[in-house]
Amino acid sequence: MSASLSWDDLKYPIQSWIKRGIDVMGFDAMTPVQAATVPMFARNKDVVVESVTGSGKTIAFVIPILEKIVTEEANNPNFKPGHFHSLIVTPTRELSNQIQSVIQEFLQHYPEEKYPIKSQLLVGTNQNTVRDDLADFINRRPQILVGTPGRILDFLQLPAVHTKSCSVVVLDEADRLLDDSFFGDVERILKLLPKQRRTGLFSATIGSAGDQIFKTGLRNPVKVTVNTKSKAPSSLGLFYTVIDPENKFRQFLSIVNSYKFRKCIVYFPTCISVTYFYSFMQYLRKEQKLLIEDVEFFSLHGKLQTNSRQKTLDSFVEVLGKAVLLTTDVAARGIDIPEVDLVIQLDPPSNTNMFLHRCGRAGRANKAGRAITFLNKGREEDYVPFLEVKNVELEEMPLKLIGLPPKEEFYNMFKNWLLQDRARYDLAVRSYVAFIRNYMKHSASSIFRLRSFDYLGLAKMYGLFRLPRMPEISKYFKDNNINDGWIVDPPIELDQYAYKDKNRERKRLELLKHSKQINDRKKEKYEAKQRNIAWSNKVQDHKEKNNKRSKMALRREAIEKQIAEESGSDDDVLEDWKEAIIQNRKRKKNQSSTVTGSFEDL
Ligand SMILES: Nc1ncnc2c1ncn2[C@@H]1O[C@H](COP(=O)(O)OP(=O)(O)OP(=O)(O)O)[C@@H](O)[C@H]1O
Repeated sequence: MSASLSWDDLKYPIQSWIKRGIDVMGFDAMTPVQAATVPMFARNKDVVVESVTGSGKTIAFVIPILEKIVTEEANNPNFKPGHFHSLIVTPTRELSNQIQSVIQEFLQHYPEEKYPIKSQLLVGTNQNTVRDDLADFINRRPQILVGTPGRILDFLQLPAVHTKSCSVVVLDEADRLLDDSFFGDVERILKLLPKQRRTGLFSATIGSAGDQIFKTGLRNPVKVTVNTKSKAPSSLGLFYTVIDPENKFRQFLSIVNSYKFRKCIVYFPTCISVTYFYSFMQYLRKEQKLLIEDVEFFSLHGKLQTNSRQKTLDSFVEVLGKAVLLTTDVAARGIDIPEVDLVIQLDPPSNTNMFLHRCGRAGRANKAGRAITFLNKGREEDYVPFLEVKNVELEEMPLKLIGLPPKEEFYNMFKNWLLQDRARYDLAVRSYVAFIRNYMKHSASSIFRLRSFDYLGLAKMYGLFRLPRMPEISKYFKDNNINDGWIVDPPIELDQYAYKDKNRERKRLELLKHSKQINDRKKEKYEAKQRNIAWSNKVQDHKEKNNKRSKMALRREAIEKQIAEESGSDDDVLEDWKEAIIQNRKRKKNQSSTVTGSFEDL
């Protein structure tokens, strides 16, 4: 029998103003993770909390923090200047902002006659420095700090900031904060805090942090795991569709034009591809009138400035009609936009955790949502059983390409748009190259491998006229005995292909002229040299060349052998999965439920 989820039955008496906040937010009942976590974290337990995306983990740590500030009397005028009580660390500025807003919502109900509780945001922006943050801190005397690792570390190292009174630290999206890219800063932050403190680690995928968890200074922690049948919330439908890369972008546009949704987030692999496709979509929308008019489009990625990122996110949240956000993994974790009911992944992300976080932007708090992942025909289809082993089940969704002009007509539009400005083509090439580089980083490397990749199909998706000269593609051609597959479309005269920007074009023409002169001079020199070389030298050269060639052939043979051996190990991994899939099916059949609480109960 599942425990009561009524707030009145919470095994910790929360203060009336906090309860008022909960009522105003319209949260009639607790979610299982709140029921399990609040009493423990509000009392004196360290917690490691894992429950699916959108299950309400944020207020599971915000309520205990507010409770503790009152019970530990940090809400009085004697609370020492330069000190703070609680610290919340998150991996992105957007998430820090969001948590700050949740805290503010609660604080609106804090009794006016009492000494105020305040919180301060600490994220790096180009508009305020850490010194500005300090001035704010000294002035306002907040008890709670929320921010990202880099800025928090800079702030805590200031001599005027005292960490001695910090009695709670929360790492939200803890597995991300404990991975290599953040851990250095996070470890240094934790070292600056008193050992006698409460620590809470929260994430939908905390298990993947492994032993790193124990480097956070936890003391007798309690693990709270809210088991659901799947690793994803039950209100979220997980789908995939198998498609040629060439058709991906058109399929995405077709969904935008003809499927029912309220707000959609679509994930691209890199910042540059967001910029590229977003600007092409602007053209399709404004000049070609190809996209239906009542949808608004937004683009967000990590290379934009903080303020612009936050503004975009706010506008996406506020827009009343249909909206689509083109983004990267910067908006994959923690972002909570209740109206998002559709997530599209043009490609799977580089690891399974990110897959769950991306999908989890829809289907939150028991609201219905769908997440559709595009998989390339062929090897990538193995991603479905691969996920099944990890308790993530995807259903096939056959999609139709509707509401768009025929393929040829569409590509002519694409080509025309590109030909208007060479800068667009530069972006296309950079996006393509970035995609390939990113593809190599997949953790499931035996599924996502370049050896069987459809380079040409991808080039068509990006509108390229010819493939960039990358070593990966050269190797692919060599392995597959392709002599000259570099041209995608009937060739264009690249020398004539101009930039719209006059200065840039002038520079390009100067460079072109210069390199032509150099080439002519080199050619002349070479021809003169050839004429002067003695016949005997030529024979000697020939012998040396032959020697070199046979050495190269030996080297190549060794490398090929090595690659063949490596490919053998990929197949081993594949075998393992097959075995794992069979085991998993057997296990499921025999499974007796060990569910301690279920979000479905909500
Ligand atoms: N008790 C509740 N009843 C109904 N809705 C709730 C409740 N608690 C939180 N919510 C809502 O659920 C949504 C998801 O909450 P939250 O962002 O905390 O999820 P999360 O578990 O942190 O997700 P993620 O792992 O993606 O970060 C929010 O819109 C929040 O307002």
